[in-house]
Amino acid sequence: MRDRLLAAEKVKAIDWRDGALHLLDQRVLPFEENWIAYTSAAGVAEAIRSMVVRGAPAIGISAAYGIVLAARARIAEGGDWYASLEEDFMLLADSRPTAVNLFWALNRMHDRLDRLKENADPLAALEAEAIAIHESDREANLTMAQLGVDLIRKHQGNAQAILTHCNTGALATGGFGTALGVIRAAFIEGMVERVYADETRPWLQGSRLTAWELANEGIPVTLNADSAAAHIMKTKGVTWVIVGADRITANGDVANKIGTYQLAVNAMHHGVRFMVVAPSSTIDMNLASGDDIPIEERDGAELLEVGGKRVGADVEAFNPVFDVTPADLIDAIVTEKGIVERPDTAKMAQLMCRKRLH
Ligand SMILES: CSC[C@@H](O)[C@@H](O)C(=O)COP(=O)(O)O
Repeated sequence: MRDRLLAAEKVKAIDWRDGALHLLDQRVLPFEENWIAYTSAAGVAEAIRSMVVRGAPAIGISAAYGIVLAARARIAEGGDWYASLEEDFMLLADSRPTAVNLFWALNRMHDRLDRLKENADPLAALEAEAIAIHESDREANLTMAQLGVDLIRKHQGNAQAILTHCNTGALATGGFGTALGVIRAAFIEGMVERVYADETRPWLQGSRLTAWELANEGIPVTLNADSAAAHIMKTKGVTWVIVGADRITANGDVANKIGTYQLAVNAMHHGVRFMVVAPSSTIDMNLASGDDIPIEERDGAELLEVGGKRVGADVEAFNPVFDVTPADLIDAIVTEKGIVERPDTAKMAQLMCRKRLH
């Protein structure tokens, strides 16, 4: 299946070439395909904050390249570049709070820096580390896609209709996706009749990005308002809800795009299985439960305006952009290290002791 999956890798959002980080601007998709080149850590931090690049794994990969750009500038400045690079680590770490992949990637870059031998070429070592982070995410996507398909097969030969939320595809990762990677693979295996894509208010990752990615590949996709999800589960033969994650805690609680929690509650009510697909870089064993996850709140204007035009009354708006789904509403967490069914603290700890499967 691996070759067929690789052949399905068409879109990419992150390109490291000619000493610059090139990002496909997700703020203007699907209407414009505009690439922006970044040559500084400050530029990359702003790209993450403003969501030129988004999605937990893609944010981590971009931050890793941001450190390469920062190191190049600091070394050129001379002096104690190693100490001044700390400022760039802080800047990038401050760009968004919820997706732990950002901190995981920055820690990995920092560890690499700490392990530099005297006389080693620091820039070459950091660049190789960032590329390895990027490549390993791509590999993880492939492994998770295969595991997710096996899981669907195990429970139900056929996933007639799948419901998904936000965008978890090529635009959000270094490969072809986490949840959307499983959905793609299941489609290739002839197991998907239709994908229902929540529009994902207020930023519209579902209608602008997921629907675009799936339609480009000829995968039957129907867009729905987020509030239609329960009705769709009840009436359209949905067998699985499949979503990604921004942070998974030691007990298996999952932070993901706002609206995921209500999907899990509705899935349980309707007997629809609920699958979370995320690389192990999304798992934060330092946090005991989802109560400890910092939830990003963005500008209320994202709710009150559409395309820069005001659509809401002149009131205060509350705009948390993630929520936490408790572990006991989750049927399975699929990672590149393996699958955890009915997650709990013991099973998550066991998973994290395993080696990657590829
Ligand atoms: C593979 S992406 C998984 C999650 O990062 C995704 O579901 C999500 O919540 C993205 O949020 P975003 O605010 O668009 O960065």
